[in-house]
Amino acid sequence: MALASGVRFAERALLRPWALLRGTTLGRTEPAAGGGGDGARRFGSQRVLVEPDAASGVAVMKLRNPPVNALSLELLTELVISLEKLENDKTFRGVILTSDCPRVFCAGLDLTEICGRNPAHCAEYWKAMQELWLRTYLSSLVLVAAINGACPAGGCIIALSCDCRVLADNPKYRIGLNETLLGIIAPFWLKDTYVNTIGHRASEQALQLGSLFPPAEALQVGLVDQVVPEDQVQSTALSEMARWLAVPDHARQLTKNMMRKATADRLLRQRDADTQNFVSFVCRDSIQKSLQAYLEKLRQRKG
Ligand SMILES: CCCC/C=C/CC(=O)SCCNC(=O)CCNC(=O)[C@H](O)C(C)(C)COP(=O)(O)OP(=O)(O)OC[C@H]1O[C@@H](n2cnc3c(N)ncnc32)[C@H](O)[C@@H]1OP(=O)(O)O
Repeated sequence: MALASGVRFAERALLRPWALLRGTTLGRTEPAAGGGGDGARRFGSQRVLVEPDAASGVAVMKLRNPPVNALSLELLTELVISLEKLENDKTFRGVILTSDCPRVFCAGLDLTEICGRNPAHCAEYWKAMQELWLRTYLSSLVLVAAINGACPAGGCIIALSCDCRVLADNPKYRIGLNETLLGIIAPFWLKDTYVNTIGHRASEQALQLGSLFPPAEALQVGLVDQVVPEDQVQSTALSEMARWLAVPDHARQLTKNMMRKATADRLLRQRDADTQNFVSFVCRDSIQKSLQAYLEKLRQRKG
């Protein structure tokens, strides 16, 4: 069944001039351990490991940008390309997004991409971030986030762009948008994604306070759909996937588009202005100082 013209329009509208980037090694295919046929072949790139299961139509996509899966320009690019590859392959109907790095799902923006960088680099980086959000938010595939580690800021946004979230029950695995604690402000489309998930009042509080919710609170506020013991995250994500895949694709996709299109269109209409705002904001001396101080604090926290 063809997708609605709205879905096609939104997908076509996504620009990706930055797609061929330095340092990416895309499109490698290798046999999975013990695997043989096509359904058991892994593919992916240096920072994104894709384990496809053709029989079920589900692929597991693992972020592997150690130590904390910070969203470097390369990781953003490789994520978009891996997702696009699966979307273009009719074998696949769903993706489970998870982390290959212990204890961290994703640390959010790679702060080294916006600290001490020139405006052109910050602009390129922000466009890549917008692109990943648009791709995940509007994906025709079912996306389930299997959150097996800490999930702050940009990590939380990736999870919220999925259709469903399963979080491991570990008090260290907190999730939320903590931008204000870094002295920065979530752009409107991060805010919209938050509001669409947990409502206006809860977002108003959580965004201003920069709240990072431990699992039980994340479940209560509606940031995640299930909290389960760590060793059950993957199996629970698969069960959730089965529930979503039981629905005919065309009906689910059109409904998803109906729910999400207005939010995505808002960014599509003002992508350049959003990029300019981001660049002029992060390049301010005062913001650079805050970001440097935050990075320094992270580095000193160690050991
Ligand atoms: C202007 C509008 C912009 C709005 C959008 C903002 C969205 C964002 O995503 S802002 C980024 C916010 N992210 C965070 O606040 C997370 C910071 N990191 C952490 O809290 C912790 O690292 C962790 C809970 C994710 C993991 O803790 P763990 O103890 O396992 O690891 P660490 O020892 O803290 O870190 C190891 C290593 O990684 C560096 N690092 C951590 N996070 C980032 C990051 N976001 N960008 C770049 N680098 C990061 C950390 O400094 C350590 O580096 P060294 O090994 O060199 O010391």
